[in-house]
Order: sequence, then structure tokens, then C-alpha cells
Amino acid sequence: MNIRIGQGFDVHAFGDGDHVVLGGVRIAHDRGVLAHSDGDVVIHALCDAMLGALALGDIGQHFPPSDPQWKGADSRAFLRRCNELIGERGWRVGNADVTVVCERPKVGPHAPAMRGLLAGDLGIDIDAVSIKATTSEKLGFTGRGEGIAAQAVVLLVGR
Ligand SMILES: Nc1ccn([C@@H]2O[C@H](COP(=O)(O)O)[C@@H](O)[C@H]2O)c(=O)n1
Ligand SMILES: C[C@@]1(CO)OP(=O)(O)OP(=O)(O)OC[C@H]1O
Repeated sequence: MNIRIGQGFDVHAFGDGDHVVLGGVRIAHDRGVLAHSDGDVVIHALCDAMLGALALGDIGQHFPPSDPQWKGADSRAFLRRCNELIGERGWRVGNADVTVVCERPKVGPHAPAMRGLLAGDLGIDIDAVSIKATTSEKLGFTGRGEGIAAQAVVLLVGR
């Protein structure tokens, strides 16, 4: 069996707003995120992991922040396109594992919905998509509540 591994990491600063989007799920919050798109760090990290597994560059190269068509974009469109890119090359996601780092909002209650949306966009079973979360124990930029981070690992399987 042919396999490839990829990892991704993304950060967005918190700014004014009343919600964040994580894994395609809109979560009410007392802050928003500063971003060109919807600022979904879960999907951005996942896309970078998928692209990285095949050495296809990174999300900013495929969906440049200088391109007005991505302003306010729903990041699920990036995920579906990345899935097409790997599919065209004969690969599919075997499984994905994402960790979100922030003090707030609480991610755990939303993880099942995120897993369902992401699995649907990737065309894989929900059991192949993991969403975890941790605080950084009030340390660093995430600990001070200045921003939110996510890291992702994916295994790609050759068709
Ligand atoms: N934004 C977050 C952060 C954490 N969780 C959940 O809480 C557990 C404990 O977090 P620690 O950083 O204190 O280890 C963690 O394992 C997550 O289940 C969360 O849902 N959202
Ligand atoms: C997603 C893109 C889209 O233009 O912009 P941002 O929403 O700012 O997010 P980032 O994680 O910086 O990734 C770069 C871009 O591809």
C-alpha cells in the first residue's frame, strides 16, 4: 500500500467579532479572528497537511491572500479543492488528526459536528477524522488569548 504523511499548522489572531469558525462550524464567541477568509484554522492546517503530503506547496500558494475572490471565503471550499488536488493524483485521505490550541472557546462540544462536516467534504468515514483541543495553560500567545492555533497530521493512501 502506498502511503504519504503530511502535517500542517495555522494561527490567526483574535480581533473584534462575535464568532469563530472552526472545522466549518460557526461557534459564538466574544472575539472573532483576523483573516482574509473565514479564518478557520482547523481547515487551514488540514489543507496544508494534505498539500504537504504530496509536496504541493501550501494553502497561500493555492489560494493567495492577495486574491479578492477568497475574501471572506468559506474555508470548506479550500478543503474540497485540496481533496480534488490529491484525488487527481491518485490519493485519498486515510485519516486526519487535528489539535486546536486556545483557552477559549471550548472546542470539545463542537468536535462531533466538525468531524462530520470535514469527513463529508473529504468523502471519508467520520471515524477517520479526529478533532482534539488543548489550552496552553495560559502560556504564550494562545494562553494570553491573543490568537488561536491548530495543527494537523494526515495520512494519504494511494488508490
Ligand atoms: N479550547 C479548548 C481547550 C481544551 N478543551 C478540552 O479541555 C481539556 C483540558 O484541556 P487542558 O489544556 O487543560 O489539558 C482538553 O483535553 C480538551 O478536551 C476544549 O474542549 N477546548
Ligand atoms: C486562507 C487564505 C486565503 O487567502 O487567507 P487567510 O484566511 O488569511 O488564512 P491563512 O491561514 O493566512 O492562509 C492563507 C490564505 O490561503
